[in-house]
Amino acid sequence: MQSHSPFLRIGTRGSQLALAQANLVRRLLAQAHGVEEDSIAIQAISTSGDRITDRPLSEVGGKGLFTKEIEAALLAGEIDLAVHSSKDMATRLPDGLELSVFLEREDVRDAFLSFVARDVDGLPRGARFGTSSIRRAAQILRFRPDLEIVPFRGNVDTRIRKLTDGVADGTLLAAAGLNRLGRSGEAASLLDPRRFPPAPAQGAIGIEIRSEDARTRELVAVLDHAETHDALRAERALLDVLDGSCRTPIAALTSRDGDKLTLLGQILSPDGQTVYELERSGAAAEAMRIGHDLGQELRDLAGPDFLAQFEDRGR
Ligand SMILES: NCc1[nH]cc(CCC(=O)O)c1CC(=O)O
Repeated sequence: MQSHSPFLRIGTRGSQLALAQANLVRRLLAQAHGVEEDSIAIQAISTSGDRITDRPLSEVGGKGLFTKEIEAALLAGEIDLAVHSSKDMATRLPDGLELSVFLEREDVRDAFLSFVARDVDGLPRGARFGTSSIRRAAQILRFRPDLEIVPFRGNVDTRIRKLTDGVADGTLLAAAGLNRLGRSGEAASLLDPRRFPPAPAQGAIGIEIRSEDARTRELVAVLDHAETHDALRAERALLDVLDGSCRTPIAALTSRDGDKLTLLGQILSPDGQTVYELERSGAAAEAMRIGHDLGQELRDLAGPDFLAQFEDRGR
């Protein structure tokens, strides 16, 4: 119970990783503004994505699944800011909301977890690979078409138990999530991000606020990391052009050299046997344009028939 009204109210999902991220944001905000950590409230909000655990999320609906209930609380004024994994965010937000801050990015790479091999190439022929991510499945099948993909969800402990139980011989998790949970030691190895580019926005915590809330906007602005924000502008613009449904296996990797930003974009067929990949560079100030243009070029390269296979036929 809070005896007086809190300095700020953070909304988040209730998963271990989401709570770790919200706690990180709380600690940084308390430090930046010289307030006690417990003057910043954290409200865990259950989302549809958390409740549906038996099916791949790409089958159930878009990325909004992890954010809908949190965004409703934000719009209703029950919380002041929402802390998200940017990777789970749709590219178009509800009216009145915006992603105004991106914290400095964690490791963007995927980590390989297995008790039978040190890396993907070391898995035995025909081994079972656990992932419910269409991007990860396509990227793995590209190099290892012999592997059998099995659905795999749950938190770090659930996944490790499934590996121990032999449900799968290997799986992938974002290194960022493992690191934030203090579990980086669980990884057998980290994937080369040029061979296996990560999901757009992977590894970056985003803060969402009400557009009209000037007080919160100013309070959270200190946490924004300019270089991460540029990369996220580019990657989210790419994603916006290529995929409204989140059924497309799509990957992106941003690199930076001074003021120059380079964006690698990749789209794959679900079996990984067709891969379109392009890279474009430009001034970091043009990040959004670079992402948008690269998305258009990838669209043109792949052609309408290729992209049509991912369209949401229910719409
Ligand atoms: N799809 C769930 C999700 N959303 C964000 C992360 C990891 C943390 C991050 O990318 O910031 C994860 C888990 C995973 O992919 O291993």
